Amino acid sequence: MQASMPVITIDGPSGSGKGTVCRLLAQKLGWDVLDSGAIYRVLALAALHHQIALDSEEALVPLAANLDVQFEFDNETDSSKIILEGEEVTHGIRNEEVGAAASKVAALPRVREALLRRQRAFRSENGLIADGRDMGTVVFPDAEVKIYLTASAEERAERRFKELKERGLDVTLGGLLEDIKARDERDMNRSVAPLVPADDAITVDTTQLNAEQVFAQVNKILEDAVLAGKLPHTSIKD
Ligand SMILES: Nc1ncnc2c1ncn2[C@@H]1O[C@H](COP(=O)(O)OP(=O)(O)OP(=O)(O)O)[C@@H](O)[C@H]1O
Ligand SMILES: Nc1ccn([C@H]2C[C@H](O)[C@@H](COP(=O)(O)O)O2)c(=O)n1
Repeated sequence: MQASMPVITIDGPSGSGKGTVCRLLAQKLGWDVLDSGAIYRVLALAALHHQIALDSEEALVPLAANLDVQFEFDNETDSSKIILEGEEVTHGIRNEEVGAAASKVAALPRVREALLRRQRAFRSENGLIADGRDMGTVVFPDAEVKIYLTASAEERAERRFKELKERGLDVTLGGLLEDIKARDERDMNRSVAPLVPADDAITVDTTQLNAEQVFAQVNKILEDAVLAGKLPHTSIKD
C-alpha cells in the first residue's frame, strides 16, 4: 500500500521556506499538499472568534475535534481556499497575531492529538507533500523522504519583513525578529512533538540560498531517493 501512496515531509521553523518549496514541488509532481500550520492557525482563529483562552486545553480540545473547516481548491487562483464556519479565512489566518496564537494552542498535547487524524487523512493516492513542524517525527513517521529546512532567525525575519511590507502591512524588522525567536522557542521546547529534525531527515540550510537554489537541492534529494528505491521512479517527473 505504501508504494502507491508516497509521502514527502518538509518540516522546519517559520520562514525557512517550507511553503514555497511545497508549492513548487506540488506543481512539478502533481501531488497533494498538507499545510498543517494552516490547521493550527484556523483553530487559533476559531478560538479567538469564540473568545476561548489559548491555554484552555479543556475548551480547545472539543473545538479542535469538531473544527468546521474546509480546504477547497480554487481553480481561478490555482491555490487552496480555506473556509472556517462558512467564512473565508484564507488570508485572515496569515498574520503574526494568528501565527503566535497557533503556536500557543499547538503546545497543548490533547489539542495535537485531536488534530492528528484530520492530518493523516490528507494521505492521498496521488502522493502527499506534508508541510509543518512534526510531519516527519509524529504525523508521518513512515514517510519515504523527510526534509528539514532551516535558516538563521535574522534571515527569516528579513524574508517575512519583505513579504509583509509588500502586502502593505505596518511591521518592523526588529519586531518580526522578536516574534520569530519567541515562536521558535515555543515550537522547539514544548513537551509534545517539538520542532526537531527527524533522525532520518535531510537538513537543508537555506540562509544563503534563494528559492530556486533550495528547490534545486530538494529535487536532488528526491532524485537520490528514487535511486535508493525509496520513491517510485514514476513519481518524479522531469
Ligand atoms: N530561499 C529563500 N530566499 C528568500 N526568500 C524566501 C526563500 N524561501 C522563501 N522565501 C520567502 O520567505 C517568506 C517565507 O517563506 P515561506 O512562507 O515559504 O516559509 P514557511 O517556512 O512556510 O513559513 P511558515 O512556517 O511561517 O508558514 C516568503 O515571503 C517567501 O517568498
Ligand atoms: N505541524 C505543525 C504545524 C504548525 N504548528 C504550529 C506551530 C507554528 O508556530 C504554528 C503556525 O504554523 P505555520 O503556518 O507558521 O507553519 O502552528 C505545529 O505545532 N505543528
